[in-house]
Amino acid sequence: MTTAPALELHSVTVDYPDGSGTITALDQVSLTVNRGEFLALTGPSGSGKSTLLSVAATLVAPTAGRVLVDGREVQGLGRSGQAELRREKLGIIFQQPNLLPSLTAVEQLLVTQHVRGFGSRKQRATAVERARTLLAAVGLEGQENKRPHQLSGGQRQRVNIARALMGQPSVLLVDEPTAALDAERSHAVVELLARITRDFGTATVMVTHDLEFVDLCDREVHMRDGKLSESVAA
Ligand SMILES: Nc1ncnc2c1ncn2[C@@H]1O[C@H](COP(=O)(O)OP(=O)(O)OP(=O)(O)O)[C@@H](O)[C@H]1O
Repeated sequence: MTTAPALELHSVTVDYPDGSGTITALDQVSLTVNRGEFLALTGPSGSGKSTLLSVAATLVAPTAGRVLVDGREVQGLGRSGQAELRREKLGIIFQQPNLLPSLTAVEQLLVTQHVRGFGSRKQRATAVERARTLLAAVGLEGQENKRPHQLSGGQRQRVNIARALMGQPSVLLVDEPTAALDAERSHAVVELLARITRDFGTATVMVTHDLEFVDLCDREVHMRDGKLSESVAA
């Protein structure tokens, strides 16, 4: 483990093509998130929040500026290096869980490992054990063999969160994880993310519109027109 912050953005700009011109979705954004820190990313629609998450997730390349994960420069890694970084260092949680309908909860967590090949029976057994431990950590002990249609919306989102932890992520990128949930389940999911951030020591960035959830975070940063404003201690 390095002593560098888990996630660093230095003067990151993202321009998207727009007709004959460009739209500046991120305008020289700098941000550092440390391990064990739970950050709320707020701001109006179109202010650049999803773009910031996508740049941190290495899914969108910055037009200018630098992104570092665990002190490693993302741009220098090339496509396959970035894919490996996403698998091993980044956990990405979107609004909808996107679970595969035919797979059980434990199998959802093994999909990435399957794609890479388990190598040996021992490696498979280790992966299954880790998947079960993570499902228990998100409160799904006893639900391991259920398929998505047998789970509630909140439970599906918990499977999604457990799946994002299957690598050893330094950074968790979370885009409105409660969009499909009622108030009570939403609160439980955000509390779970706060606990995971502490227990797993991830640097967690969560896009949210809800002030109640901002209170569960360590820090808030606000975006407006592609710029980041002052951090507020929660
Ligand atoms: N792929 C794209 N091509 C062109 N323009 C884009 C693209 N993605 C986003 N934009 C533009 O970039 C700006 C920032 O969008 P972004 O999705 O990052 O905002 P947001 O804060 O996440 O919005 P919301 O809260 O509505 O999800 C907007 O003006 C948007 O229209």
